[in-house]
Amino acid sequence: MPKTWTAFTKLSAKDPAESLGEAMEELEPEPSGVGVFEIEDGSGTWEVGGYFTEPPDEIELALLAAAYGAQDFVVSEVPDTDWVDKVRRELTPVEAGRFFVYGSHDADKVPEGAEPLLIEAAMAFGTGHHGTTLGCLRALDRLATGGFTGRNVADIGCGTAVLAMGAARIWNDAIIASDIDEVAVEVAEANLRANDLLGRVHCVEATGFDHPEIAARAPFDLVFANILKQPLIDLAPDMAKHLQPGGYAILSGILTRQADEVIEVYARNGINLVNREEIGDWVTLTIQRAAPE
Ligand SMILES: C[S@@+](CC[C@H](N)C(=O)[O-])C[C@H]1O[C@@H](n2cnc3c(N)ncnc32)[C@H](O)[C@@H]1O
Repeated sequence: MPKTWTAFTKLSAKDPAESLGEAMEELEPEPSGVGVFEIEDGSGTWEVGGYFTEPPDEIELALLAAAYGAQDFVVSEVPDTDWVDKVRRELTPVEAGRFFVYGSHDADKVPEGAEPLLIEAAMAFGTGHHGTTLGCLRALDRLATGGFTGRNVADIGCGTAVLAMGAARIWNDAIIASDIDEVAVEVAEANLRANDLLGRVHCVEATGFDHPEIAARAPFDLVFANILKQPLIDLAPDMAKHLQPGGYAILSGILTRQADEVIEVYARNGINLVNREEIGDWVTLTIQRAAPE
């Protein structure tokens, strides 16, 4: 984000204030905007200010102020207001099982042997810090440690695509990821590019499984869905249709007190609890579609 500087001064009458404002427009570097306005406190004081995209010449400003009988200009650098960039720089890496989720500013901290997931904080959920993402990554790690290999994986509600990328790092499969939010899809694609996984994970804008490319790839042997209790409950019949017998789903976005209801709804759809993990107030469920005897 470009930096901004402001330079403000005060005068006790309108005329010199307007003339000073005009004179400011001739300054080098040129201000990107100049404002002249009366301070509404009944004192008859006028304020003249300019905005600059380069540091203004303070000597020129002092000469100008003196020429128009104004107080010295107060020059300030406007604080960086790009909060995404600020958050990005302040995020610490997260270890989740074999996975190491980090921003590019921590690239030198990736431990040897860890599966690296580079996620730049942006306008999408999934930096690994939330208990739901952490729970899903740990559940994925447990399944892989237990000998499971995902050959056809879907990540529903992918956010940053952190879960899809986790699966892509450990298995040599093609993965489909989806999100209801087009901004999340853009962020996911940027992350996939940064991790060199764009050819392995395909991301589409969709609600639940409702997309022709998802339908064409079903049935899946692993589905992630970290999308809150009610959408998960609504998704249960479709999950049963899109999971192959014996296939797993890793669900999160469920508060501890909501877990039993979600488990019950999925069990009614033939998908049964294998493991649950609580992190803070959040629960992650690993469930499995019953295989025929
Ligand atoms: C809690 S975030 C999870 C992001 C990431 N998967 C993670 O685990 O960190 C939920 C994401 O699901 C998306 N979402 C919510 N409901 C959805 C639905 N019914 N279908 C697809 N995406 C959905 C949201 O836009 C959001 O990006």
